[in-house]
Amino acid sequence: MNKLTLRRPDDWHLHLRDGAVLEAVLPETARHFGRAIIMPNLVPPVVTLQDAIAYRDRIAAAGRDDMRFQPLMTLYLTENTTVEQIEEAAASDVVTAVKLYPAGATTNSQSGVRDVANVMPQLEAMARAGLQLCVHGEVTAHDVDIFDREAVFIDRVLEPLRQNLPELRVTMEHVTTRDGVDYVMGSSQNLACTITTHHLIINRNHLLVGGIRPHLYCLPIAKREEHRRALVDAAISGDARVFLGTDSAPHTDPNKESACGCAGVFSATNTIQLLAHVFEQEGALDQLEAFASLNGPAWYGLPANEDRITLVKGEAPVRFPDKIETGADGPVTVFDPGFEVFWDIAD
Ligand SMILES: NC(=O)N[C@@H](CC(=O)O)C(=O)O
Ligand SMILES: [Zn+2]
Ligand SMILES: [Zn+2]
Repeated sequence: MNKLTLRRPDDWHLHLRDGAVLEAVLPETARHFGRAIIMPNLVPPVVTLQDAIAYRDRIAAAGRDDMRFQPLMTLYLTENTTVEQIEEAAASDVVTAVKLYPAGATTNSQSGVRDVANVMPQLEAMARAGLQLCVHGEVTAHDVDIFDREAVFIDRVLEPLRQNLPELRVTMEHVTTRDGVDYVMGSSQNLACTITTHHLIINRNHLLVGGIRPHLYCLPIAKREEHRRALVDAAISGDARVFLGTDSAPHTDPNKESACGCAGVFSATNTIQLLAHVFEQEGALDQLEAFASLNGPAWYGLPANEDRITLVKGEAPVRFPDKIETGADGPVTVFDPGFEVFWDIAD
């Protein structure tokens, strides 16, 4: 097969940032995707409905007038978020989900939640109102190894929360382990997960063998090959609880190529082409539409996009830009999968 038409995909986990970086990276997503869940980890974070409306308007202003891309907004859950703020957001048609960052777990998570017990009234209000929770699923305890933080989060935080509040719909974002996939696949209700493009492609050797590669450093950190394998199996399974969230997370080169580099992989530019490559390698191109275009909207109670994109496999490798320029702060490096890709999107 060298041609494939699918419903236009959506991205259920995306960082667009603000200002010059927003302007630079927005076209990279808007070119291929219909909608995306926009992460709220700005500084200061997107906490209230008013913050979300203002951010949505800045995204619209940064896009071209003919931009059809639709940002789906989220709120950043803090221990100071009130039940009234949750109810106000749930009643609006602006906010699609609320995001839980364990405090200190990842980029701009200082305002996050130290203990889920401190936000139970807010989570109960979400369950009542049918507002979904998106979770960065890693513990932050210093005695837990960075490679174990996702699995420990399931045991210590996620499973107890779901026992307490089974009505809450939870998306475990950017799962990186067999433990995460097994946990989602083994659940009976109200739990789904997203998987990133890069976690389907790299394991921890890619990050660390032969020199440290800061542009492959993200959180949760890439794990052993056996975990990558479990992610691929889940992505190509067609299971309705598993869908694409790229976690495309731009940081400028000076902030990545540093003695203490930021976490985040920027993959908006080449995600769809790379996914076609990965799914073809697995003999599973027929499952790409479920993963990228159908399962996500179904989980969020939205219709799939009406329009379609066509992927074409050519003879020559596709040339992607190495970097996206953002102006004064320096460029953002595009995810390099380490192999050639022959699938591209026909306009
Ligand atoms: N994934 C990352 O490594 N970084 C994300 C934050 C996140 O999604 O955890 C970012 O905002 O840069
Ligand atoms: Zn995260
Ligand atoms: Zn993210």
